[in-house]
Amino acid sequence: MSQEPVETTFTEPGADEDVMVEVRDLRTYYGGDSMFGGPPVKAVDGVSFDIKRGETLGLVGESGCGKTTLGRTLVQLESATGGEVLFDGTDVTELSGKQLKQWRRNSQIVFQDPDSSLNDRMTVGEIVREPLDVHDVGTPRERRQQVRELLDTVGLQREHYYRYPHQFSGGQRQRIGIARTLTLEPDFIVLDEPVSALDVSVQAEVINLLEDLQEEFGLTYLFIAHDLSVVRHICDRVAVMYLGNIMELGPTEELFADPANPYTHSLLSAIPEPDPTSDSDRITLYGTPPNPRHPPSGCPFSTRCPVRIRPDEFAHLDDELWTAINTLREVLRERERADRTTTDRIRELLGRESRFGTIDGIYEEVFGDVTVPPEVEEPLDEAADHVRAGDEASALEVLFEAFGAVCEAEAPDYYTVGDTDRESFCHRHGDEYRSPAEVLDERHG
Ligand SMILES: Nc1ncnc2c1ncn2[C@@H]1O[C@H](COP(=O)(O)OP(=O)(O)OP(=O)(O)O)[C@@H](O)[C@H]1O
Repeated sequence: MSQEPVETTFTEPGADEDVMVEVRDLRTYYGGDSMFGGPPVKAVDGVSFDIKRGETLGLVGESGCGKTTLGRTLVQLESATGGEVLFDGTDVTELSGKQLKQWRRNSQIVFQDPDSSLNDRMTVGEIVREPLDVHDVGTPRERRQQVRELLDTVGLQREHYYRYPHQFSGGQRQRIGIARTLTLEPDFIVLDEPVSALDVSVQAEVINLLEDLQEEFGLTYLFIAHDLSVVRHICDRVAVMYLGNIMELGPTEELFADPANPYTHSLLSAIPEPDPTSDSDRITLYGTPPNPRHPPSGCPFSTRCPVRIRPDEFAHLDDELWTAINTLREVLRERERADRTTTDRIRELLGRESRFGTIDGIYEEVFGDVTVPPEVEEPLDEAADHVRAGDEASALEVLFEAFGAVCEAEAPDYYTVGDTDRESFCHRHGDEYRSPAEVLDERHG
């Protein structure tokens, strides 16, 4: 396993014929341009990867990590804030007007919810034909003929042309959505959770249809999903996303069988274990993902990572105590983020407890059952004084100075891991540290 950071010296745009889409340092931020709006939501925060011609690239990650935004930016339904999206060498983020309209024919999106993505006042024929009308393709007669053939292709009947979407089941409605995306004969399709809203019994049928269509028309897919078993079944490679970043990307089987990144480990660990005799512990993540308006300054996963690197002097600290320190920091981050309500302020002024609780109460909850050595107690006491003065930011600064390390100070590099060209975004792949898998094995069995 190479432990050298990957130099992101990508090939010349369009130089590799196997590559269809080249994404370079792509950012999509929401808001943040008004004077009072606060910082922007960094939904996609600097991602780089390629999509190969004819492959299915999976995109997985917890709700809100930026999957949909990334998919929508690739097909230009969302404008990039920075970076490039090169389709066969052309940066489509720069297109506008006629050129953009022309290019849109090549790239389509299938939405998660067939119920809300189909206009119930249009017939199935009209819905599927609309893109042909917009792009003025062929004569009306040719269009109708093409739509009837498409209905056939997606497993519906030609007679369905004059029916309305509400007359169909969820699976059939998704077939209508798929037929519509195929009308302009695209090369690339973003499938945004295409089966999540469907009954389990029809999910497999729609997945099979998507696979057949890919083969028949040579399609390239970005497959967004939260159901990892579907991803494992359908995708050639998988990108794992967290807080607007790609944490790991590589061939599906290898990534599932031997995850490299701590976040991938955590995500896979949440899948119920098929072997009930297995004694490996689930990995429990601290807290919730950070607010994408205020992402951590180092590694995006650093606030929750189960194998975050510790400062040398605390390397041998009892795990329970280390967890308690992390919990406290998470609680203080939440407190800092949450705005005190007027009622809270009044209660505080009157000397009563606010909904935040007193810092002594929190310390009792968090550290009540663990032994705290003096070198840990000192920064904890200093932090508590800041909190008593209503200054969580300074308390967090003290705790960062004492317990923070490289993970929180710097963004990691991408490292090549495994036997294929898999990449993982984690400091622990550096030679000077123990690997994520080794540390996880020790702690979780
Ligand atoms: N139009 C918008 N305006 C402002 N913020 C947005 C907008 N769309 C998404 N966001 C925010 O951007 C972040 C990423 O959202 P996105 O929908 O891309 O994530 P996701 O991974 O697809 O989530 P899910 O799995 O729930 O669909 C979230 O914090 C979300 O609240």
